Amino acid sequence: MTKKQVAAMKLNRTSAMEEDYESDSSPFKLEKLQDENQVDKPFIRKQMKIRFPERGRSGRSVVTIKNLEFAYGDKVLFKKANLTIEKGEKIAIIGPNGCGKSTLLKLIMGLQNPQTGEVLLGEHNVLPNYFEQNQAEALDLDKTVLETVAEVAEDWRLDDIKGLLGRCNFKADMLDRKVSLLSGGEKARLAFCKFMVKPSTLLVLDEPTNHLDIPSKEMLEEAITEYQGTVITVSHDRYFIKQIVNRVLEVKDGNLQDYAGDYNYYLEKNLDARQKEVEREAELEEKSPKAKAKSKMSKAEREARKKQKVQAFQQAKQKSKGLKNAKRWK
Ligand SMILES: Nc1ncnc2c1ncn2[C@@H]1O[C@H](COP(=O)(O)OP(=O)(O)OP(=O)(O)O)[C@@H](O)[C@H]1O
Repeated sequence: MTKKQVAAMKLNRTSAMEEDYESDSSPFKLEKLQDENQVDKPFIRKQMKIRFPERGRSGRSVVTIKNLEFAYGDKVLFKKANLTIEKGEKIAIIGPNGCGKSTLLKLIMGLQNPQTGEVLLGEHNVLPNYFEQNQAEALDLDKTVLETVAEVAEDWRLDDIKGLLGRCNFKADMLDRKVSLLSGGEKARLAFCKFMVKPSTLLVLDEPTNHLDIPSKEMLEEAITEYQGTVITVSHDRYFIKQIVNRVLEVKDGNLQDYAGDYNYYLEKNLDARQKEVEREAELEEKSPKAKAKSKMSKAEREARKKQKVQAFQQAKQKSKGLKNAKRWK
């Protein structure tokens, strides 16, 4: 059974939010009793598909950055950076902590201004929907859960809004609860629902999967995959990035390095990133409880195995460099 199927099963068991139901087609005697109303029919909830509402199509040019320079005091983040983003691209912006990823999104949203150069949105129907990192803090504490989402949702039926909230684990008895009474995690999920209902042609996402549970993350991945508009996301969640993007931009030394492919393409082209990924995977494998329980290896043996993996990768890297050089000399 796939992860999605497991998640769907859990949802079927836990949420009673949606009104579209269909009966289980259990055969023979049970069915007969059900037909005679002697036994309650079990219900299977139909999975409601959540889509980002789109407001037409944007023009081909979505974002243009020319010779961007930006610094906070002495901290220089961008040095003559250039970039063009076109309709339908799904882009991940990656780079080490503090390199300026969130600032780049703010520049695109016009919340910061370049010191020199330009950051422009396309002229034709570019309607951004921005998910900030501190979105949850901006919620109105006096509104209820349902009001918070309903007031931004244009063209949504009330039942669909309830369905969306249900998929994000807001049960029926929470819909009239004031935002001030929600936990941090609940506020984050509510901010996410509010974001999901706003019409747009460009999604600008800053760490959207932080604080989301697995079903909500899967819903987001699915909605982004179906979205016909343009998507720009900053995320440390590699699994999420792997699922959704077709272009990777790495912020490096004040510039934007462009990888015209998905995250695996980026790893293929960037050997340093690939090596870090191998190290991370080896570390995760070592930490996983399953691996610990099953493993009869000593700590020293595990360390040696991790080293072996990294060395094998480095050898492969050397070999590939050697091959490349040999090709160049030919
Ligand atoms: N308003 C501000 N005033 C001064 N410095 C700031 C301001 N906002 C951000 N910075 C600094 O600018 C740098 C870039 O910040 P930014 O949030 O864009 O980085 P990031 O790449 O998104 O980081 P992270 O991955 O940690 O979220 C950081 O060193 C940050 O401390």
